[in-house]
This record gives sequence, structure tokens and C-alpha cells, in this order.
Amino acid sequence: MPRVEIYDTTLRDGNQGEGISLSAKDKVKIALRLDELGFHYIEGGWPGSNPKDLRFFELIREHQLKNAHICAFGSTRKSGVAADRDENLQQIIRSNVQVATIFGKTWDFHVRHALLTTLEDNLQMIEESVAYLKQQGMEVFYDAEHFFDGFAANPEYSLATLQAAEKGGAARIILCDTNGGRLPNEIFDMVSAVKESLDVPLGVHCHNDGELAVANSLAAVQAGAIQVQGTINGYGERCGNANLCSIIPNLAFKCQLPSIPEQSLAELTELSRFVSELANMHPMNNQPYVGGSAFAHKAGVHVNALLKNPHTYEHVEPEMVGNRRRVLVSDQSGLSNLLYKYQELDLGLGLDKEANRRLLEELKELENQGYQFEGAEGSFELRLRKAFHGYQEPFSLENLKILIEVRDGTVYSEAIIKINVNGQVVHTAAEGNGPVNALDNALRKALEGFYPEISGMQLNDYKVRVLDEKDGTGAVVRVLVETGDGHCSWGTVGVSPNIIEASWEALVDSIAYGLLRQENKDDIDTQKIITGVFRGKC
Ligand SMILES: CC(=O)SCCNC(=O)CCNC(=O)[C@H](O)C(C)(C)COP(=O)(O)OP(=O)(O)OC[C@H]1O[C@@H](n2cnc3c(N)ncnc32)[C@H](O)[C@@H]1OP(=O)(O)O
Ligand SMILES: CC(=O)C(=O)O
Repeated sequence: MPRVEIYDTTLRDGNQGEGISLSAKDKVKIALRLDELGFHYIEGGWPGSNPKDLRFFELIREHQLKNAHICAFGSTRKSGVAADRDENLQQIIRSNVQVATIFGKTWDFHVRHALLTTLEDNLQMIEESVAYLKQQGMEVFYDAEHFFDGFAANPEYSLATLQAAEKGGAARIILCDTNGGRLPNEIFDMVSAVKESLDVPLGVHCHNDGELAVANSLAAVQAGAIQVQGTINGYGERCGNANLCSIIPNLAFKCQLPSIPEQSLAELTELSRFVSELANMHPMNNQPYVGGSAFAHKAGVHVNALLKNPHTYEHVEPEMVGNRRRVLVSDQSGLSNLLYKYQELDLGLGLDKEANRRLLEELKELENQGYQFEGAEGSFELRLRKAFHGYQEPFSLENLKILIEVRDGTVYSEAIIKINVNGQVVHTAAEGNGPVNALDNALRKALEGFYPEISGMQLNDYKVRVLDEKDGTGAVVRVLVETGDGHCSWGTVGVSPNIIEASWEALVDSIAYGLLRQENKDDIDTQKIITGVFRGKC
């Protein structure tokens, strides 16, 4: 079975995505990871564009790659400038890599209205640029920009541009859906037509403006393309590029077409998160295959069937792409969700059926009041343990006072608390840059003597949601807190018409749950390794 070549352009087209600006060092880290996983080509950047991309090509030379070829990107020569005088082509040569990928105009409309030259001149620019880079000893991939729109508008001319690239000696011709608006059947038909007319192996490069980049790339492969260009997490210009985290498993599991080595598929979830971390982008929960919600089950009917056989509601096994199954608890739950959680948390069989039913109804009533347990697994587990495992809270509140003072135009906040820890009463106060921060500081100050481990827990996120805006400043609010220990994070929730009370509830749960995790640390780690089940997000 011939393998499909995977050409990653995260470092070039991915970096053209809004909000993404990878440093040269981050690019190197990503390239090395892609190489380890067996990606075939990695487009490092456009050396004629900016110093960061130039730096990448300098830095990557210090590494011996095991699998991937690094590609330098650029355009065909400028109109009226000889190829050996074109600065952009010279920079590609100076990047000192084996593969050059250059894009050229395929759509007559672009030649006339963007390049502002003649159709004939453009054909020469393509052929001469490809031939020149080839003469310099490089393997040349030709990206036919706007191919599909060009072929729809003027098939003879767009084919002539591809023939110019073939004549110049291109090793691959990549058909691009640059504006991302084509449909899979159009892509299939046009790739099939080109395949009839050219001998050069074809690739495909799709953008996602019609949300069809993955489907379009697969259609191109089915029509005979042997290379797929795309990015990790689909990052890229406008709505992004074809998402390789979906294309690779679709090729393997749905089309039975190999691409990167089989064992690398189970690393895709980790790769997706690694790249989102370096790109400083929030991971997209609803991303297929690798997203946090890709195998998260909320509906009671689904969880009931999953417990009987996971294939009932999963198109592939989560472990095949390194992801994991999760069951959420909410007002959409049935008893099965609770039973699943008992197993996951190693809590035995839980209560008898009637008591389980009462607990479920209680949870649904709390959700009705505004609690949301699916984002607050810490609060949920504490409730479960309180309900039937004799869980004792590590401390209790005796008294709490918040002072807010405006002095010389500055607002000062102070919290004074009295808490009881194992029968010992602690009375303390702390300031903060707001009342919730003061509360957090005072609570930690009161507890640190008893539980020094809380110094390792940080507040990662604090979100307030007004539940019924029409009640104005008297509305009930939900506070969701995310706390981390540098390794994992967990969510807790509080609900009240008083924002301080809701925050207090979420903060208390966050520390109580963090302490519970510490107590059970060995169990949790072992459990995570053996079954892939773990609490919170790690
Ligand atoms: C479909 C794609 O995504 S292709 C990749 C696009 N990526 C980028 O543009 C990011 C990197 N770009 C850059 O850093 C800059 O645009 C540069 C350095 C390449 C060029 O900068 P400048 O010289 O200032 O030109 P500017 O960006 O304003 O315009 C682009 C020029 O390239 C020309 N051009 C566009 N495509 C091609 C091509 N295939 N072959 C030759 N010239 C081209 C345009 O006609 C225009 O020329 P003009 O200045 O004579 O009008
Ligand atoms: C080459 C390229 O990035 C495109 O046509 O979209």
C-alpha cells in the first residue's frame, strides 16, 4: 500500500493564523517533535520574509533529523527579474535545505489583477523559477495557488501553469484550494482531471473557509494525490488549513491508507496540545479525535450504552489517537453516569439504587440552581465522597469579614477569617488586590501551618457567570475556579446571589480537593498509568 506523504506547514501557513506568532526556537521544538513522529516534510518558513524565519533555518541546521525533510518556502521570481537575481529565490537557496516549495499563480484572474502581468509572463516566471532552484540541486515542490478556482474559471490556462512547473522539473505539484471555498466532489473531479494530464505526482493544500478542508484533502487523496499539506490543529490564514490531527487518523482508520508510522497515531493528542501550548492558543475542546470533548459523554442514554459496549457511541477507540474517554455529570445524566464515575474514581459500587437515584436528583436540582459539575470535577467528587464515603472536610468556617475601604482614591480589600482545623481555631487576616484575592490569601495564610502542601497549589483561572442578567446586580452568579499544582488542574464551583459567597464556596472546594488529591497521590498516579483514567486535567 503506498503511503500518503504528510507535509506539515504549521510553521509557515499555521503561523499566518491570527493570534499565532511562533518564535524561531518554538518552531525548532515543533519541527523536532514532528520529525520524531515520522512526518515526511516540514515547511520551516519563508526565508525571504522575516528574520525569525531566517533564524529558524540557521537553528535547525544544528539538528540531525531522523525522518523529515525541512522545506524552505517562497514565491516564483518577480516579473521582470531574472531568477538568479531574485532575492526571494536566493534566500531559499541560502536556507541550505534540500527542498524548496514555491507558489505561483494559476488563476488568470490573479495574474491580471494581483500580479499585474501577462499570462505568458507568468508561465515563464513559473518554469524559470522551478528550473533555477532545481539547477541549484534542490528538490522543488510547486504550490499551484488558487488552482481549483483557476481551473473552474479557465481550465486551459491553469493546466498550462502546471505544465510550466512540470517542464521546469517540479518533483511534486500541489493543487491549492487557497480561498477554501470548494466542495469535495469538485476537488475530486478536478484532481482526477489533472492526473490525466500530468506525470508529476500531485499533492493537495486546502484551506478551511467552507469548513471542508479535511474532507477536501481526503477527496484529493481518493482522486490520486499522494501528498497532503496541512497544519497541526488546523491553524492557518483566515479560517485555517486542513487539520492534520484529523486527516492522519482519517487516512489510517477510515481509508486504510498509511501515512506517518502507525505507532505515532497514539501521540496525536499529545502533539496537538504541545503545539497549542507553544502557539499560546487555547486547545479546542470540540476538535475531532484529539480534543478534550472528542470522547466526552454527557447524555445518560449514551453512557448507559457505553458501559455495555463503548462502540455504541464512539467511532474509534480514544486510545488509538492517545485521547481518553470521559463521562460528564450534569442534569443530562442518568444513573449510568454516576456508576461510571464510581468506577473511574475507584469508589466501589456506590450506594443502593434508591440512594443513587436520590443523589442524582440532588445533583440535578443543584444544576437547576446554577451549579455546573461538568467543569467542576473537584466539587463533584467531594459531594460524592460526602454522600457515602464519610468524607470529612479538612476545615470549617466559623466567621468571615470582608472590608473594602477607599483611601485617597485607592480601593483596599482585606479579609478576616476564623476557621476551625481539626478542633483548633485560627483567626487571621490578609489583604488582596480585590475582595476575592484577599479571601484567597487569608484562607491560605490560615491553613499553611497545617497543610504546607497548599503552597504548591495556584489559582489558574477564575470565571464568574451571571446566571440571570435580568435580576441586575441581585442576580445569582456561578463562580468556576481552576486550580493547578504544576502537574494537573481541577475545577470547582460555587453558586450564590452573593459573589463573595460563591467565590468562597469554589475556593474552599479547590483547596479541599487539592488536599484530597495529595492524600491519594500514589493511588491517582498508579490509576492513571494503569487505566489511563485520571481526575482533573493533566
Ligand atoms: C497563498 C499563500 O498563503 S502564499 C504565502 C503568503 N504569505 C505571506 O505573504 C507572508 C510573508 N510575506 C511577506 O513577508 C511579504 O509579503 C514579502 C516579504 C513576501 C513581500 O513583501 P513586499 O515586497 O513588501 O511586497 P507585498 O507583500 O506588499 O506584495 C507582495 C508582492 O509579491 C507579488 N507576488 C505575489 N505572488 C507572487 C508570485 N507567485 N510570484 C511572484 N510575485 C508574487 C505581488 O504581486 C506583490 O508584488 P508588487 O509589490 O510588485 O505588487
Ligand atoms: C500556497 C498556499 O499557502 C495556498 O495556496 O494557500
